[in-house]
Amino acid sequence: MDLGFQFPSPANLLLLLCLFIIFIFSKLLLMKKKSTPGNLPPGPWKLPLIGNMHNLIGPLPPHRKLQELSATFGAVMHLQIGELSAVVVSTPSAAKQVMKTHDINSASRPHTVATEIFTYGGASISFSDYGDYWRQLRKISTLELLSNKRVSSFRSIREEACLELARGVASHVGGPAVNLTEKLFSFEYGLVSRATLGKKTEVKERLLPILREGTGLAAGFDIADVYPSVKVLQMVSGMRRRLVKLHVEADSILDEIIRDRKVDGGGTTAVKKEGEEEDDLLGVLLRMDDDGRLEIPLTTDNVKAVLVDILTAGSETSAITIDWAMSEMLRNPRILKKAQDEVRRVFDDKGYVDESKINELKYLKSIIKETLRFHPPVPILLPRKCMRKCEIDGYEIPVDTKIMVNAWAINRDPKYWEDADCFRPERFLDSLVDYKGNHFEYIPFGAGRRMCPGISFGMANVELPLAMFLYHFDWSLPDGMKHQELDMTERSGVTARRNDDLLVIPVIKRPLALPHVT
Ligand code: HEM
Repeated sequence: MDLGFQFPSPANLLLLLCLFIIFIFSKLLLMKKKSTPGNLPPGPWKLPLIGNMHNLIGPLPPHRKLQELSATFGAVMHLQIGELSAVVVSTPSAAKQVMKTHDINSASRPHTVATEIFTYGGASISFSDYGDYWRQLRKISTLELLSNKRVSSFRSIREEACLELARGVASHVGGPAVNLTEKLFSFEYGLVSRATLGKKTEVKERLLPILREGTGLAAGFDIADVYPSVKVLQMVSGMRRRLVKLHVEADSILDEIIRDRKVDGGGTTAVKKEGEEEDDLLGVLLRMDDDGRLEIPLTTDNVKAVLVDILTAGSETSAITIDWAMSEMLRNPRILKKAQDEVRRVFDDKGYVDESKINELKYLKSIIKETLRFHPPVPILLPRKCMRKCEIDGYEIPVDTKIMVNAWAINRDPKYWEDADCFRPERFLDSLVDYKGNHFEYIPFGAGRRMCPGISFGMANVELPLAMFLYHFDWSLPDGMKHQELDMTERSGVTARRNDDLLVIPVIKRPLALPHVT
């Protein structure tokens, strides 16, 4: 997933502040005092120069820290982060005002040094400004790249990749614990890159470590982002230099992939023509452009920005969801057993799991929904930018304010959720609440115009591997660890993955020699 917002570590903060305080101080002295709006949302007291940066330091990940601050200062809270004005909303009704009432007004994203570099100057779906270009990309994603029909067309790719994953896990049976987290991240990247870029593997494999390092770095803190008017900070930013280096490497691999698709000169491509079965998302994109069907023609950089977007947004989020679902089941043996009983009841007549009867797995679907409530992979969604002054809960939101929606806090609001801090999949069994952006108390995929366009693809990539894990294996924790001892701490970042990798001991309960595979 592309970056949105991240807090500084104390050491980083102190070092960077010492280095640049003179620049900033002189800059601020020269600046005319701006008039501050009269009715800003409440927030913690702001220090000169750094504003509220000191309030954000600490061991808690951002969504928890913001929830803690909101409990004191209000569900619509203003923070000053260096030069940046930010508002955090933490109730369903405030989220609805951002993502429904003022949806168009807040349908752009704030830019950072990293988004500029990694998204080819804001040309990705996630980070392009609201306007004709973004609308076109969004239409292509909804109707072509990520439509239900397209997602179904990847069924055999998914089944094959899941079987390989299960075989990988089975190869550890009787040996040391399996690092399931690591396996899940490689599996999801492999699956999404196969669907996006096609079969050739060695080139894609060179991309993975670069994208991983790039998104990891980009999720970090760069002082140039919080003092955008101090241009010299951009010049001296070490993060910028590292990101540019990674971007150049990724760019040349993507160029190679796209070049391989095109026949020399002439403009004809090796992309399949209308009517032929589509193989991958790159093919779809190139063909649409080739056919002259697009109002705004896509440059090669535009295509590369979309590819990076899908590869990053599409893989980590699904891996995190499976990782947390497995962790919660391992912590709750009753839930694990109930889920296994269901999958085995539905698939025992076949002797293997495929997508034919996946919709019969009602309890598993509830587990996934509860996982997305309890551990939303993108806990503060992606930030939005206020384009024109507006009001939320009666407070003034000035133009250019960064708006963050704390979906994690909302998903656990006890006013809307009974036993909000308990993992209880049963709550979704007969519930009409869904994640499609209409119920603002449950927004793991966001809502409004900028909500996630990859829900169907993401869910398909989560359901099948989980069903296979439950069908074929029994699971326990290594070194005699008791289920209640499993550490559930989250890592800080734009995405909230497990802090420690999940290590597990699998035991085969249904053989993996599947009849539909030769
Ligand atoms: C469990 C899986 C996933 C989760 C939890 C998730 C979550 C999210 C969230 C919270 C957002 C921000 C929404 C907002 O700002 O309101 C988002 C945006 C986005 N997601 Fe996902 N996502 C998932 C899977 C995917 C997949 C599989 C893809 C594509 C292959 C994808 C592509 C995108 C894109 C392109 C955006 C940016 C949309 C825009 O700005 O217009 N996501 N996702």
